[in-house]
Amino acid sequence: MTPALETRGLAKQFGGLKVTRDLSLKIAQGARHALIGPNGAGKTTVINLLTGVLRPNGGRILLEGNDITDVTVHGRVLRGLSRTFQINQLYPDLTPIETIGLAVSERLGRGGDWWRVMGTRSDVNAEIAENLERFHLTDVMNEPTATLPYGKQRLLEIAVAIATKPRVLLLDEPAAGVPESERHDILAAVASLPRDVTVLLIEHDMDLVFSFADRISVLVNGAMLVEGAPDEVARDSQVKAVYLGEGADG
Ligand SMILES: Nc1ncnc2c1ncn2[C@@H]1O[C@H](COP(=O)(O)OP(=O)(O)OP(=O)(O)O)[C@@H](O)[C@H]1O
Repeated sequence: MTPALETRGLAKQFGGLKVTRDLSLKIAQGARHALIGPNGAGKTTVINLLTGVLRPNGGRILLEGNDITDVTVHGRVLRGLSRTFQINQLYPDLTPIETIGLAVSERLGRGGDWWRVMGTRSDVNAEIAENLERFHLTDVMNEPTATLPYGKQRLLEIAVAIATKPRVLLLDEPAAGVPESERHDILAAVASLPRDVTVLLIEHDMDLVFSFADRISVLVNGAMLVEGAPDEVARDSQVKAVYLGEGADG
């Protein structure tokens, strides 16, 4: 089957610093794939190359078999590749119900009059309600985003990405900065993402990685060290050496 997302010989360097080296990655349709690696391994650079924020110095990127290497960031979203962000990029004064309503309306090409869409379209309202429920936001749906607990804000970011109806979702450190008490919600939300969406997760939290992923790629110095099923990766002596070398963290 054609992979949902693929890189072929991807390369990126900043000046003389090679941060992505001949990276060939295949994310299967419907996969729960995690990309892990020690600090500075080049994970964020890979995400930026996949989304089109950065241009590679070499190699190609294919979305469901179609070459998107030269497609803009927005063009990739329209083709079904979306991401969440490490940093909150939400509207602080809007509530979750408004934020998701705006995102759904934008997908429908009606972003300009989203408040009218929300008032009149029962299908849109049903979709908003479903996403509020899925991401445990119903209880805070009328609170301004800026006042929400951090974990809820991270959940809203994922809900917004899902509202674009992606075929492939890049989840960039969804648990980063989330206090222990709210971590469970993130795990549950990530576990309940629609199965027809292919997910590539970048994450330092190994509990989340191992509870979520059916495939793990380990990046070190911009190159693929090991790729395999979670139990294979956990047993791998090279992976152990990399992680033991830098302590328990990511
Ligand atoms: N715009 C840039 N200009 C120069 N060097 C950069 C740039 N972006 C990243 N780098 C360097 O590329 C390397 C990989 O960085 P990157 O942020 O992709 O790694 P990472 O695996 O995401 O790290 P972390 O887990 O700490 O977030 C690092 O050495 C970083 O300093």
